[in-house]
Amino acid sequence: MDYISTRGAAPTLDFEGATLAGLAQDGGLYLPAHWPQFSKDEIAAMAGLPYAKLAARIMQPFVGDSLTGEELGALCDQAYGRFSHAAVTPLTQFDEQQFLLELFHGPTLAFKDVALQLLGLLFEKFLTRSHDHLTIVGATSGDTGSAAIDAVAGRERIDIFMLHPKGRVSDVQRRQMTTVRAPNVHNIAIEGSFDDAQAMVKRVFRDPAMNSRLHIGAVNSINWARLMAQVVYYFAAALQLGAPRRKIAFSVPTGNFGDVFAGYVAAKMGLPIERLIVATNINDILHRALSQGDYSAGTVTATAAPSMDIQVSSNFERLLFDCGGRDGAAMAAQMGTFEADKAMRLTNAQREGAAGLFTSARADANDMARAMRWASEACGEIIDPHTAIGLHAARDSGLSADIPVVTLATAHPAKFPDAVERATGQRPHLPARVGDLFAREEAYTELPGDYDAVTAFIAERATPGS
Ligand SMILES: Cc1ncc(COP(=O)(O)O)c(C=O)c1O
Ligand SMILES: N[C@@H](CCOP(=O)(O)O)C(=O)O
Repeated sequence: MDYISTRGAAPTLDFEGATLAGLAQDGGLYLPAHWPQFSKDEIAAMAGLPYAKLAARIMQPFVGDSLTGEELGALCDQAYGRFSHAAVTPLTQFDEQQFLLELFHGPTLAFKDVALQLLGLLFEKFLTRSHDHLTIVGATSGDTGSAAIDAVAGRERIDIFMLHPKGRVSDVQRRQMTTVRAPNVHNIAIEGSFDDAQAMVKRVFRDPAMNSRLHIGAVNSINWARLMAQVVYYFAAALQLGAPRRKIAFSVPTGNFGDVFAGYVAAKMGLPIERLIVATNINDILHRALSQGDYSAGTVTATAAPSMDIQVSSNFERLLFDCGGRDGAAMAAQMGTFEADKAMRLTNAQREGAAGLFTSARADANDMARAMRWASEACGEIIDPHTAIGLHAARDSGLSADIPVVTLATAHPAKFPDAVERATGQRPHLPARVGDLFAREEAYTELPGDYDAVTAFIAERATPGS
């Protein structure tokens, strides 16, 4: 499979190249040159496959010649063998229409594990082959950081520098990153928001000084391999609910648009998806973009769903590129406008293309708390604040009663015990597998939100690569 950049001016790469590149040299994001298709019969034949086998089946066309079928199968077995639930991403039922897809059974209790456990193994395989060393520079609003660190800690050919916005992640999220002791792990708390951290990361990829000596890599969802692995659980859930005979809707708590874009990819591959509901908190740039065509970044407001406190949503570019006719030059110009003005309008083609599959909804603190209470009181389920935003949108969607609506449960409630307790009166407890998180010592460096300070810190500590 060939991978092309959304901005049209970077070299075409194969899967291995795109995985190791992260962001494209022209500032764009890599996407497959075409969407692989599965027929209804092929999808029907996937029913009942164990998760790791399903994953290998769905990802093989994206991986192409970069791995043999056996190699990919072995990596999937290894990655998904670390999950605490045999189904990997089990589905539970709320009522006749509403379902919950539990994506938090991985080592760090968030959906990021589904892709990052695999990505860590892919990096190791490709870097060993090429005798290279990767310097990962990432940004997190809480969950990507811990999942990425867990996936690469102690790996010889990788250093990881993870930026989080100081004071804006939950205590559990921070500790899951900062208590990991491995010589290749570097946590940095920066002044500012997640958007500031993410902007720095993207700048690093385009900085000749950083790239002349280091091979910079990405664990954020700018890396295509992240999204590819997330496509699988849309198939897994839909197959259990009767696909391909029956259409399914998904409600996705959204920040960087990675998770819900994976749903779009599943639909492009042939999975019958009735609707993808983009659920945001009050940081609602995506809701405004999809409902009014207005993609303008306001200031980020801290909420009880901190992982979605995002106003510049990286993967939206992938959707706009695909819906807008895959015109790299036009996309580069449009994103140039956004980067200069922090605002842009969607074109009619982009709006119409998105409207075919997506709707959006915004939840405030009350909506979120109400959804947590409903799940607890009516269904006996404790859900986290991010999932609650998705559930609020799912219950409010107005979809006809014969369409099952699956809310993606993106994090374990114990990652956000205070918000859950405030809403439901119940304090969720951390599963035993995260161990003595609050007894361990933390280590991180605080830096100002200053690009030069951050890159100097990285350059001093990173191992050169090619
Ligand atoms: C718990 C949780 N829910 C939802 C999201 C939003 O996902 P995405 O950024 O892929 O839209 C995130 C962060 O990405 C998260 O950590
Ligand atoms: N919510 C995310 C933000 C980074 O998103 P990513 O999916 O692009 O890695 C987080 O938890 O860090």
